[in-house]
Amino acid sequence: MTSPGAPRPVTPVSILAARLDDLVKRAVGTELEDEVVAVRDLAAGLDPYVEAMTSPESPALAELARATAEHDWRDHGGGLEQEMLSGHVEGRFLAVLTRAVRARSVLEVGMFTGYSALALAEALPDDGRVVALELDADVAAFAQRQFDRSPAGRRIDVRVGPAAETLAALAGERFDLVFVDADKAGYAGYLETILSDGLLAPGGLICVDNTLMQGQPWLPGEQPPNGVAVREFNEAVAADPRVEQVVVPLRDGITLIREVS
Ligand SMILES: C[S@@+](CC[C@H](N)C(=O)[O-])C[C@H]1O[C@@H](n2cnc3c(N)ncnc32)[C@H](O)[C@@H]1O
Repeated sequence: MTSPGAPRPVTPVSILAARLDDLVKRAVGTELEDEVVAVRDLAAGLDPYVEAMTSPESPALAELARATAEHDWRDHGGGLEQEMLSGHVEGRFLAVLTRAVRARSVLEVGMFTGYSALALAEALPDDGRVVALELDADVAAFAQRQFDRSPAGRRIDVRVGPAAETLAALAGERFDLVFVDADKAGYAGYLETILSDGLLAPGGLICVDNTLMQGQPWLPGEQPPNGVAVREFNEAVAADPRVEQVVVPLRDGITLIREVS
């Protein structure tokens, strides 16, 4: 088996840094070299600096990230890749929000290998719970093996199936924090179900991942289907009088949404 290799850039800033790095190579020996190097350093230094200044991840999360990076997802065939994992800074961001809203019950839509589910679970009180929805049974089993090795893993209740169906089955339950991170074409429907089925507890917070989608929502020209889906989702949220929202340019973008009464 060949190595799964290093992750490719999948956020606006890391894509910008990689493209500026290419420009630096072309600018060597020209009058633009110093300026292009300075601009590249500004972009390339951001993520490492944010990581270094953010509280470290737990040993269990570091192990989960390592196992995900070492696995060869090309064998899987389900369109999964290691770049789907949210990671250290976003995990800590979700954990801080979970504590700030004093969440006891959390819902995740789109779990992958379980990094964000475990980060959320670690931030809950002992009797708290995360209900984590995942379509793919194999990756759900991968995540469950990681949860079984971690003290906070027992707070996670994994439900396998298409999120539209598993969400509908949750009607009547209430969550203090919801993290949406599944198929982008499904985002609008998931938000509608969460709001109209009353899945969000009063004062609760919805966090939606990848709302900057590698810059595709604002770039000109024809964009891939995920970019179009996210652009349409962002515009629908911006026009929805039921909610107040802010797009946080962290990693690939995370929108925080609360219901206004
Ligand atoms: C970006 S990954 C989630 C990453 C994860 N939240 C983390 O932080 O590591 C998206 C996941 O959503 C799952 N997914 C895609 N479509 C889905 C659907 N219709 N229902 C439930 N899960 C879905 C994929 O199988 C994948 O594991």
